[in-house]
Amino acid sequence: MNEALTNYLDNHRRTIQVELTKYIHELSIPEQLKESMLYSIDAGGKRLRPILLFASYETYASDFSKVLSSAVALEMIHTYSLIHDDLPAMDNDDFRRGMPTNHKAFDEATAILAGDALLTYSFEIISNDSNLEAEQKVELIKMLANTSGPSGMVGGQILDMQAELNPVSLEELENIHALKTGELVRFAVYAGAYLGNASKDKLQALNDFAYYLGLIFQVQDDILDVTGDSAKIGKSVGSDENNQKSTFPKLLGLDGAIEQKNNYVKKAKNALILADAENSYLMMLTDHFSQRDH
Ligand SMILES: CC(C)=CCC/C(C)=C/COP(=O)(O)OP(=O)(O)O
Ligand SMILES: C=C(C)CCOP(=O)(O)OP(=O)(O)O
Repeated sequence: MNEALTNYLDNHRRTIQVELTKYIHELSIPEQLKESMLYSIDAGGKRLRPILLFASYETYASDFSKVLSSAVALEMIHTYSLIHDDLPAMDNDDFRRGMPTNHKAFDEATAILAGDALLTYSFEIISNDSNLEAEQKVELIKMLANTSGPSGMVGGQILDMQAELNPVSLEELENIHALKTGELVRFAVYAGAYLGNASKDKLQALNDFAYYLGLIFQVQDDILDVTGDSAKIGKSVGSDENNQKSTFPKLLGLDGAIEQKNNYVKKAKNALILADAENSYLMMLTDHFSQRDH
């Protein structure tokens, strides 16, 4: 990875970590709930969604104060989704972010509530942000609810569960991943560009970019579930196979999945050119997402 990108990722990771913990620490809530929320937040993770939101914003603007609440809200929703995804009723996974999953470290009820708390608190954080205009808050909350809710990630998760045992077509698999993973990526790209006052044309091109980037991200996740090193990726390898998940490698073979990912990369980069963002960090992040090893 080039030095500029390494520094960029490190700086933005530090910023989001400070903001995330600040918001959770200021809550006056039962200690067990706070500990459980902080457990999954402090476990780390790559923070790629908030970093993407920052990169999208920086393509068009520079006053950072406006984007922090959306970035925090997005990472909280992503973290809630992982806590719930790992539960016995869903993927029944024991490791996440290099540590025992939330329900293993606490108990199932606490893990469910920590997830619920991260989800709902995220909307409160945006609505309380004094750096945003009322209209911006409504737009961001609407978009976040839409991309994370029944028409977005939650809808994708149920389709993903239904696809266990039932083979799906490439088109159906793309739809599952575009919803389950791609919609939060779409929020990241949209929220950054919207707050950066990008034009309607650019927002449309970025919407296409985000669609392909979401797919790139998920194909690589599927590939790493087969070829990855569990110590590096911080979660169990082979979980998709154990859960009889429909994945790109299962449908296309490993080489086919890599070829498919490369097609998405081309399409994502073309969309970035249309959004006048070919020299932005979004371009470097596209390669980073597609080649990540954890
Ligand atoms: C509403 C809920 C619970 C949504 C979960 C969304 C999601 C992207 C889960 C992880 O996907 P994955 O199972 O493919 O990834 P991993 O390998 O990290 O478990
Ligand atoms: C959508 C998927 C594939 C779930 C894992 O997301 P990440 O790979 O971004 O997980 P963290 O780094 O945040 O733990």
